[in-house]
Amino acid sequence: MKAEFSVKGLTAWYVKEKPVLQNLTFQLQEHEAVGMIGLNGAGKTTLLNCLCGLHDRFQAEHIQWEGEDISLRNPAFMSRRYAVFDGEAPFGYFTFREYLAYVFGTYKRQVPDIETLVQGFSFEKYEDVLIKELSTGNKKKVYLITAFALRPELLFLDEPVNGLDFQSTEFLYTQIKEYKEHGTVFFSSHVLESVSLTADRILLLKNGSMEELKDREWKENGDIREVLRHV
Ligand SMILES: Nc1ncnc2c1ncn2[C@@H]1O[C@H](COP(=O)(O)OP(=O)(O)OP(=O)(O)O)[C@@H](O)[C@H]1O
Repeated sequence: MKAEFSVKGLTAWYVKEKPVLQNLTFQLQEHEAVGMIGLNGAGKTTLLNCLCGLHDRFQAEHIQWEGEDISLRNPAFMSRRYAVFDGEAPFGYFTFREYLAYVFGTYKRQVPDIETLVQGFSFEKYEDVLIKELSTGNKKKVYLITAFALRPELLFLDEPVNGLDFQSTEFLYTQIKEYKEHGTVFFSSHVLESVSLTADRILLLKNGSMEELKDREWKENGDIREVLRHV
């Protein structure tokens, strides 16, 4: 099977002499949920920024999508992916409804029925409030609901659990688990439970490189903490 999305030999830096990511290689298959974990400063956000065309200080042997080399800022690729970043609340002078309409317009898609998502994230009261006036968790929900409504083939989520209450966190887990029906979701998290409960595979970003936790180790062991003690 061809990898949906393949990154080979990616090196990224802020200061060229001190790369944050070094010769990093990983692949995402079609229709899977992949969690990425790593210590503070490991480079998770930097990697997601590279993949979203927001950080251009990197080089790679290849970045491929469906077996073809791609440019990460190519509109054709960008229209098939969407990303939610942590701690950012762009379009603050839009309400959620306005933002949703704007995003769907940009992606040239009709806004679908989002009632289940709005209810699941307990967001009914906030759809017409300016984003900049929402609480931290509700700001996060604006972009998560948009992401799960949009259902891009490739969805990047940076720390999606951060800021969510316990009910919305549970709902988020169901959305990540079910996402593979629509496409591939690649997300970073510090909450081990969020990856062990939802991901098909877990990637560990460490010393600038990516390694995969062996399936049977964390699934059969059942305790990801125990597995991480040995890596
Ligand atoms: N704008 C920047 N300028 C210079 N260095 C940066 C910048 N942003 C991040 N870094 C550095 O790059 C490294 C990786 O940071 P990054 O935010 O990607 O890590 P992370 O794994 O997402 O961390 P965390 O888990 O704390 O969110 C860190 O050493 C950080 O200090």
